[in-house]
Amino acid sequence: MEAKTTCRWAALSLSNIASVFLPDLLGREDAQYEHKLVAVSTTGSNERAQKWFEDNKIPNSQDIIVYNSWQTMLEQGDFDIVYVSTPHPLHYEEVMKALECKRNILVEKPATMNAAQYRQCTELANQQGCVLMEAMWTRYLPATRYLREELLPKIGKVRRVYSDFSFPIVGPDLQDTSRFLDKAAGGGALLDQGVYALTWADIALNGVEVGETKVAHSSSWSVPERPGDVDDINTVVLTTKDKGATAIVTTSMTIPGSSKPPFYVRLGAQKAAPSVRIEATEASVAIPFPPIRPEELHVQWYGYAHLNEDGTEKNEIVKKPVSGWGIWYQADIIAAAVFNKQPGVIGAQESLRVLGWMDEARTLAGITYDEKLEQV
Ligand SMILES: NC(=O)C1=CN([C@@H]2O[C@H](COP(=O)(O)OP(=O)(O)OC[C@H]3O[C@@H](n4cnc5c(N)ncnc54)[C@H](OP(=O)(O)O)[C@@H]3O)[C@@H](O)[C@H]2O)C=CC1
Ligand SMILES: O=C1OC[C@@H](O)[C@H](O)[C@H]1O
Repeated sequence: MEAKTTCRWAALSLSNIASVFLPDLLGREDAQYEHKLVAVSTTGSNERAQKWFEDNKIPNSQDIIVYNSWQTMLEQGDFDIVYVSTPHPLHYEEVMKALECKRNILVEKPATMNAAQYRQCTELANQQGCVLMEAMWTRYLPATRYLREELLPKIGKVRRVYSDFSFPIVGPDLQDTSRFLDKAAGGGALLDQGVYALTWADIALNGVEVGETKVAHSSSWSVPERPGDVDDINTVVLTTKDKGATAIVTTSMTIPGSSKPPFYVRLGAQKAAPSVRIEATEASVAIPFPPIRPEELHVQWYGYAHLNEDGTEKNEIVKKPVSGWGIWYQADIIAAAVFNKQPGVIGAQESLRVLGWMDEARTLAGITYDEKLEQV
């Protein structure tokens, strides 16, 4: 068997999500590349970094270089891709600096605070010949790829989509200081969860052919009885006029939506109500909770040809299991672009569409952040 190419990663912060992504990725046998962590930067001490390696069972941790300055890591480090996993208001400055240093970048979702910032990043990535990708991992999972490549082309015209991503993360255990409730850290459900729910709407509306999708309505209620005044229950209606299609997109950090309590049980819930429902002219497709990590597509074909003998409708369940947590699939995709020398921005138009809708939705619903976080 041919030896795998090694892809050397740097992590810009030891955040919560880095504690999910890196253990899911490193040493993964079914990955196309041999992914290794070779550098990290952290605002914490070296001792904290060592404990983090231990707690997260990071292989070869003795060889990982720990930087106390992310700028120095970007300027001097020896690695193939940097993973930017800080809170979203920091992404723009960090990605721009990484691009100035001619780095390839996987940046957590949402890629930036607004579309204008990401547009700048995409332009600089193209000028510098780098690979840039938003870590919208859900797009690259087997069920999502099957939906886009096999199912959407067969179900006729998509006319209506319901897309929800809600879970009550703002529960009694969540401290007021959490990033979810902190505007300075980009807190709020639209940027955190809405980015996924809008991504599903985008896949459904524009997965086969890109139409002209606009935000027709957006309204928002803030998280009650907590400081921060961050957005919670959001309702965004998208319309794609040239296709006569509509998507109703919702989020919440306080009500369960389509999920089941408690949070982690819900993430593994098998029988929760659908989070996403795509209604097309020949069939509908439902995606159970959690929509960030689909493993099943429930397809209901319309018409007499698809009825059971007793006249009831046939439901087809397409199972597409995810290996590990699944956040690692995107890493093989960016690594392939890097090693096959295909610079550019992976998913640029998709990311920019969703960021643009979030901008419009925020304007209509009056969701604001300090202008310093939004600067280009
Ligand atoms: N793909 C997915 O499934 C998920 C993605 N995310 C995304 O990842 C990003 C990070 O989220 P999460 O891991 O929950 O964040 P955390 O609050 O856990 O992590 C923030 C980390 O960023 C570093 N940091 C550096 N400078 C600052 C600063 N000025 N303020 C705050 N933190 C700083 C710190 O790392 P250090 O201590 O090492 O310096 C800190 O621990 C967000 O954009 C979020 O949307 C989040 C959850 C899931
Ligand atoms: O990206 C995410 O996915 C999982 C959620 O727990 C989290 O809020 C969000 O940031």
